[in-house]
Amino acid sequence: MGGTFDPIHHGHLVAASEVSDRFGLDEVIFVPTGQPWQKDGKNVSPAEDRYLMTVIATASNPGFSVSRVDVDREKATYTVDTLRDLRAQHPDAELYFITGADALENILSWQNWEELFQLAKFVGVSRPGFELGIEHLADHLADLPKGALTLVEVPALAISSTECRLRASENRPVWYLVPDGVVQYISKRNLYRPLDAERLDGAVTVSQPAPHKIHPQPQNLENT
Ligand SMILES: Nc1ncnc2c1ncn2[C@@H]1O[C@H](COP(=O)(O)OP(=O)(O)OP(=O)(O)O)[C@@H](O)[C@H]1O
Ligand SMILES: O=C(O)c1ccc[n+]([C@@H]2O[C@H](COP(=O)([O-])O)[C@@H](O)[C@H]2O)c1
Repeated sequence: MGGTFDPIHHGHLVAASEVSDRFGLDEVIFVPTGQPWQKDGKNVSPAEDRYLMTVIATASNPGFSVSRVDVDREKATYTVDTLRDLRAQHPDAELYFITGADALENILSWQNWEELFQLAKFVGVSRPGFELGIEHLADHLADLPKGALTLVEVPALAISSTECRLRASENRPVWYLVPDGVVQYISKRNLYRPLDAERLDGAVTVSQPAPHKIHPQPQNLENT
């Protein structure tokens, strides 16, 4: 499962766990992006931070692991490279690439998108707020290998990394949206502080915290 994971949240983890169960996967490999080219110009956290948060979030599940292939590649992250590298590392594996409904919607804009379906089977997972559909692929479906894409309904968690960053930037809780260790990592590394609010890219309005209520000072006690 590839993602920017800035930060990784329970929506990612639940989707991966559900697909693993449905397909009887031996392992889900989370692959944090190195340089997500379609997020160019957005203020994405350092790859090393996103990688470490992904390690922390997945550490308790023996069926989950994290790959550095995209983090270590010194150029823009293209899934075609991710899959070629994973294929080289796992020559006999049957590879599936898990992607959410929103990412699937854009897949025709991905580098060498046709080759992707030769390298792995794709699993499109449902995500609240997005249509899980194949209409945009309709013209191409006949050319895709058999079983190239499976659509899977997963438990609906309306969580996004954008919302987690916004909350952290406003000092609001991200507990239970992301794993506890990730909450602690965000705080320790001071990620998503208000100065970084431009990473929200204007998609959301940052509401100001309510002003502190100042209790009236006791009036001139000497005269009372
Ligand atoms: N709540 C969710 N349910 C199902 N799939 C999800 C969910 N959140 C993200 N995904 C999928 O996980 C993959 C990685 O997502 P990504 O790391 O970009 O998180 P995001 O929440 O979409 O981030 P952002 O809000 O910054 O765009 C994508 O394929 C995305 O569609
Ligand atoms: O290959 C591409 O051109 C491409 C373009 C956009 C996104 N992707 C991949 O899609 C996955 C989800 O990306 P994102 O930006 O939604 O976190 C991640 O693994 C990206 O590398 C891949």
